[in-house]
Amino acid sequence: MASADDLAIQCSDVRKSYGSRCVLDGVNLQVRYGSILALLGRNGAGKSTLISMLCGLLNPDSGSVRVAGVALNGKRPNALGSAIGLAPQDLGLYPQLTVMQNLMSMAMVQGLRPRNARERAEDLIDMFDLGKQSGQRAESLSGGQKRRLHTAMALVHSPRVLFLDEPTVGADVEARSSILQVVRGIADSSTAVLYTTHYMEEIEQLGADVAFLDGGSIVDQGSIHDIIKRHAAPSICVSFVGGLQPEVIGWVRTGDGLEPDRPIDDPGRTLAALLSDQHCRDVQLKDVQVIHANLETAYRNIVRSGGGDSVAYIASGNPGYPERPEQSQALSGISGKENR
Ligand SMILES: Nc1ncnc2c1ncn2[C@@H]1O[C@H](COP(=O)(O)OP(=O)(O)OP(=O)(O)O)[C@@H](O)[C@H]1O
Repeated sequence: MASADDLAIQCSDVRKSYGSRCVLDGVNLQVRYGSILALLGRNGAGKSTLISMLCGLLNPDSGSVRVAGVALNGKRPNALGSAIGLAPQDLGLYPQLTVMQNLMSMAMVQGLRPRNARERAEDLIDMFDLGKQSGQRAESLSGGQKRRLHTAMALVHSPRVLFLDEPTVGADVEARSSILQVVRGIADSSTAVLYTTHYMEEIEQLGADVAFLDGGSIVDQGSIHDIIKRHAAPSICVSFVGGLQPEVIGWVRTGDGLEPDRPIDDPGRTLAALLSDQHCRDVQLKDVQVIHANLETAYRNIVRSGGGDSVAYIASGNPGYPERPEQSQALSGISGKENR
């Protein structure tokens, strides 16, 4: 159990509505210094709204928020500015300034002296692999280079708490990997990072903890390992030529195939047992789909079961046996005025 001094972000029973639309309905969240928390949720779940609140840019209707030891209480105290860094979803660059000038001006706004600002800008240019673009105007950068510069600008003053809202949108594989490396390094140097993404593999690469925002509240939070254990079980879906669905004890009919009616440990052994069943003698195997127990499966199961159901699901301590996860990869949501 973390002590209050270890906690960079504490928010308790935070509620927010836009007009009659309730977006956050009692959010409780804690993030420790030196850790990365990936805040996940479908488009419109309220992640950016929550981040805006944690940065003091938006007032909650009720609830309490404490960031870097500062209680926000509906206002943004000056002390918060130097403690936090924010790279929102929408890019915020000065298009006419070069990469170096963007970073230096931001560093000076944050109170660094010109000499220190230059040194810090050089370090960040190095960290984000923008050396070749240092003298280039921001407006002429590629989408991924802009995203890296935008993220670097949130770091000029070495904040203790960093908010990154989809920092890898538009970044290619190398740019993404360099951003992830920097983020991991920052957390290792004891900064707390709240990170949103729609790419599950990033969370695995970061070794981040995960919190799921769904139905206006955090329906579960934990390490990747714990989340997978609680919400994802490996399974298989077996279909037969002609859409036949033999009746086999321990298997249920789903779609045009069969699935085991309980969690399985070994897909191969489970399949062999099915095929050796007397009821499968006269059918011909068409396809076997293996459903992996990974973060994406857990995400789909949590989101599909909805906020209220998820809480019951978690409280039971039983990973249960959810319906077959869909295989679609369509998780990304792109917005922002300069996104490509
Ligand atoms: N200023 C606003 N006025 C009214 N409604 C808003 C406002 N900002 C956000 N919303 C609504 O609140 C909900 C949550 O939006 P938010 O941007 O926080 O979601 P998100 O989880 O960050 O989504 P995404 O993954 O798409 O970025 C959405 O339905 C959005 O339309």
